[in-house]
Amino acid sequence: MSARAQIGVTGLAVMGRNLARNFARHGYTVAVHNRSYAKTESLVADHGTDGDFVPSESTADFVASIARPRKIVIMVKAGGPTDAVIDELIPHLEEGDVVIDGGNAHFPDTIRRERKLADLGLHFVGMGVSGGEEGALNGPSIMPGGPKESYATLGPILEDISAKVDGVPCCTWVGPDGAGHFVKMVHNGIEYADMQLIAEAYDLLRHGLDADAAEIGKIFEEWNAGDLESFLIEITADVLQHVDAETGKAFVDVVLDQAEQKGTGRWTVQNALDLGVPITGIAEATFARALSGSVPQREAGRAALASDAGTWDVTDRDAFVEDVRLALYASKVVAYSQGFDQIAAASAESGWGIDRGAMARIWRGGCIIRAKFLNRITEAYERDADLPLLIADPYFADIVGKGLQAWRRVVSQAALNGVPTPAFSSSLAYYDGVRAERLPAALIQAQRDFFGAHTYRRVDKDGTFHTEWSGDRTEHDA
Ligand SMILES: NC(=O)C1=CN([C@@H]2O[C@H](COP(=O)(O)OP(=O)(O)OC[C@H]3O[C@@H](n4cnc5c(N)ncnc54)[C@H](OP(=O)(O)O)[C@@H]3O)[C@@H](O)[C@H]2O)C=CC1
Ligand SMILES: O=C(CO)[C@H](O)[C@H](O)COP(=O)(O)O
Repeated sequence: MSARAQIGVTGLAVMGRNLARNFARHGYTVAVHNRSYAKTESLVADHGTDGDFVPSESTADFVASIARPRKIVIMVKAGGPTDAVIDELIPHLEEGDVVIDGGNAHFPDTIRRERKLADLGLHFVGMGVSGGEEGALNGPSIMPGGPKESYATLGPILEDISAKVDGVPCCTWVGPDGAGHFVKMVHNGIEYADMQLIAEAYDLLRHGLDADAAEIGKIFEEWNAGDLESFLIEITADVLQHVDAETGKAFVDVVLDQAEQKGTGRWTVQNALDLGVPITGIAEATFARALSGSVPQREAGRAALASDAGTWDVTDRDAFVEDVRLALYASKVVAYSQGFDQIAAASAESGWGIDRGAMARIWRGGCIIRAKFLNRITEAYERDADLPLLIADPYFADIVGKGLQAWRRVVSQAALNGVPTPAFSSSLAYYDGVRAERLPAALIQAQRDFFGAHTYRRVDKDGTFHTEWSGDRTEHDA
């Protein structure tokens, strides 16, 4: 077997198969391998004309078919399967080879794997890939981490096959060890928030306008021509206008209303709790999926909980639609702002040095959250790379400020009419919280000191204090 392939891909389900085709279409000779050989055979049989594939049935032959230093992309189910594939590859690899995990790995696993492979003289790159099946084929957004020296040889190939916006590749080196998979995780968390906000906007329009799915689909189509232009708004317009062939009903009306998840949103929230970063939009979106799947609770709630909501009387339909659009935009900015805060906090804690403007730039194309307004986020971080709060950037502060009354109207009307809007409402609460002169957290500190002598600080002098609550109530330095 001659080692002629320039890159290898193992794991040829929807993502790996299309990534391999993308490499081949860009002129690379691609070694391909899958645990079960049928997928390898069908890739070559169905798409052999895409370019130069070198199929192998065994791991040994697969590795031997790749030129050194080898670059091998693993595209399998995240978790145990990734470890199984790495363990199978290791005996065949040689010093300096680069193993790239393009799955949705949890970043602590990536850190562990990189250390293990580094001890063996191998490079390990945890690489986030977004764009789904179509993106993998036509140009995904790629978020590689790992050793920077690996990017010198790997980067040009990845940039070549990535999506391009204004000629700029949607791929850059994110940072060392787990940084690439961390950023992909937060990308997915933002994806959850974005999807939940869109779903809430749809629900508001449905209730407020008493409109059907197709009519709302048209509204989304119009929104997609403005500031909200994005992949998710575009596909929402499409989905809402799709008719179920079997029943003739709107497709969305025949889909069971229980949203599932594979784990990246949950990991994002768990990590934010550890970091102490309030990502309320992402958290509410993750919990909204959980609530939708809480079947016994929902049955009990439907049976026992009263609804006092009246009929929603929207008098000016156009004004209402515009209010929902503005509220959606503002809530979306909050969700992204929170996600970028989380990236900053993790980057500082782990010393990753992640450039948030570059992350917004590589999310402009190829990925699920690609959107026109990511250009604005990139510009905001170009104005100030250390921006402490994205929503406080003058562009976003102005645009959200202009929609503030609309946002308040939408959230309050939703509450009065019994339409749940956890992501819209929590984002508005975050906005009001983060701009507040003074928060009731002072009372919480006093309560903590009362029941547990947990101490507090004062507004008028330095130091830490405790009050003798059960004694004479004198205050002393803690
Ligand atoms: N689908 C999507 O839109 C996206 C997916 N991802 C991530 O990309 C990766 C691949 O996703 P996708 O293409 O959807 O495929 P799946 O996540 O469905 O994984 C299927 C692949 O994993 C292989 N596999 C499973 N278990 C093992 C094992 N123990 N040993 C070896 N191989 C194993 C399968 O091999 P076999 O054929 O033999 O069963 C098959 O090639 C995942 O990590 C996913 O999270 C990232 C972005 C988007
Ligand atoms: O990574 C992706 C896109 O970027 C996947 O589409 C994502 O994994 C879907 O997640 P979930 O199944 O949890 O909704």
